[in-house]
Amino acid sequence: MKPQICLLGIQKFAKDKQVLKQLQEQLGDKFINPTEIIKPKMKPFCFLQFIDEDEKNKFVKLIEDNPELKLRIGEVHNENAFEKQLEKKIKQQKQNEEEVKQFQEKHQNRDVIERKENELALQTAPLYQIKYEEQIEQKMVELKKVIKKLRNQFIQKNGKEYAPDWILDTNLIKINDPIICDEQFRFNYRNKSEFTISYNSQKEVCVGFNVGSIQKNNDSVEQPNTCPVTPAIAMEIANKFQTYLQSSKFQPFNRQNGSGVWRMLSVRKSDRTKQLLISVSINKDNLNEDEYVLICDELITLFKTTYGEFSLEGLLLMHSNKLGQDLASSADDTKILYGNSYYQEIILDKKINISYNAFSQNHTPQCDKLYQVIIDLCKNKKITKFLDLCAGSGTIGICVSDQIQDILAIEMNQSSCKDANENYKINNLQNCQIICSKVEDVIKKVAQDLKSFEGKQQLMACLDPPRAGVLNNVIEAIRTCKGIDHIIYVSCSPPQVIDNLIQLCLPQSKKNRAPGFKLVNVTLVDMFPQTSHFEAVFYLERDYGILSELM
Ligand SMILES: C[S@@+](CC[C@H](N)C(=O)[O-])C[C@H]1O[C@@H](n2cnc3c(N)ncnc32)[C@H](O)[C@@H]1O
Repeated sequence: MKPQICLLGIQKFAKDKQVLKQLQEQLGDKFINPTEIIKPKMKPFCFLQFIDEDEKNKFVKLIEDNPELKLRIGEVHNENAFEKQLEKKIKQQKQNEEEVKQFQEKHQNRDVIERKENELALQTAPLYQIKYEEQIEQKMVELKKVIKKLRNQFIQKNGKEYAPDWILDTNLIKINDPIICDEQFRFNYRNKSEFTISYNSQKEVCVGFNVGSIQKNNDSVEQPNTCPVTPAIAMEIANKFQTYLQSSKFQPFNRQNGSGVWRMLSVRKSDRTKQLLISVSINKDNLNEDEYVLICDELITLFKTTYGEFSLEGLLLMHSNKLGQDLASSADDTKILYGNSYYQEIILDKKINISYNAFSQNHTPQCDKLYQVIIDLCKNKKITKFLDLCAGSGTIGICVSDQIQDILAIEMNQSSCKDANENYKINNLQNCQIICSKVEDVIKKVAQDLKSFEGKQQLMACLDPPRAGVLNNVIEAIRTCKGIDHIIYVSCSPPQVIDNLIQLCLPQSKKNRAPGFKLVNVTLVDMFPQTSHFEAVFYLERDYGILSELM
């Protein structure tokens, strides 16, 4: 055993390393390094172990030669005291090392999880790490780029000589202040959340968001704990469903080879009516009759439950055997497992029923503001008839119906048209009607009929098409319809509707009959906080000035 001493006069609170450092400082060059130092907790002494007797004696002498340090050599009464303390110290060290290792591993894992969470969050909300005010600035820059593109493409196609003033000098187009989102609605705002069912990177069944791409042979999904734009209630339902699916005997649907069953989960909710509508998509071709019945029963048991302040308005089971990515609204057949096939939303104090497969604006408080922009654009123009084109559940027409005497809507989705008719009824509106058709198939006839009101009607055409805009014949019908002197064009993808806008604005010619329109103002409505998307509301007026110049 190596020789040891007990050194008295040490600070009670000091730890091994601090004692060693202090001794080194006090004894300077002459200090003799011990092989081990043990400072028991809260004791005024420490144990020192030396390599041999010689070293130990040198150290003892050093202490005795420096009485001013008030250190004394004590006796080690209990022979095992040092060993016991050493054992304790080694155990403690091991425990510390283990804790550090565990902490590091946990931390490393957390880093990986956090990175994954972050990637997923960025996928669904690419701007969520950017200050909201900067997001709006970025979007305004994008909107101004659209205006610039509109100008350049107009001139490129038609030459400067035919370009109206407002094209040559786009400062004449008024860019209104952006309609921003109130602070409390900037996160977790989606009223419709769609989840894909597949396997995650751990090969577990997961109800999450696509991270791979089917084209690249990667069908995988991940579920984040939090997603910046998905509400907590939707995440809760997705989690609950995932737990159920992980012990289901049926597999997720494989979008490449068509095997498996489970496809999608869609959760729609209203914070205003507190209603929930849940739709599950499957491929029932891979189930026999009994299995299908079993799934229906199990889903009812799983989802027919309480959801805090929300209540389940409807539960639907949709079937599709199509390969490739799902479209939540498309199904080959749909079965109502519980309740209704729609839920109710409140927009600008109007009741709006929305079917499971009907379009709705994804941010209700911002939808109020979008529709208010449209209402304001109709004010002071003596509009007598409003054409609600691509009307969805009739919402825009309904919201302007208090101030315009006649609303005619056109919409191709049958469920949406059914909703619209119901919505006209539940809001006691007698001045609204909807034609269930593609706009391009009926617009010419509608435009012709409207001509009979020529002179008596001030028409406002409001277009709110999908991202890609409308076909040219729709534009032509609107252009050539006398009486339509005002257009509101709502777009969720403004760069994609530049062509439509140019077609509306080209000066009259043999090809472009009737005077063109002029872009008067444009308003950005931030319908998609934390993402780069936004709605643009373009307001156009018939430009009779251009007509007279050309005639
Ligand atoms: C962006 S949504 C707008 C819906 C509605 N205006 C709203 O604010 O809720 C576009 C709508 O256009 C409909 N649609 C798409 N193509 C159409 C077409 N060619 N003719 C008529 N409706 C169409 C879709 O079914 C959808 O309801």
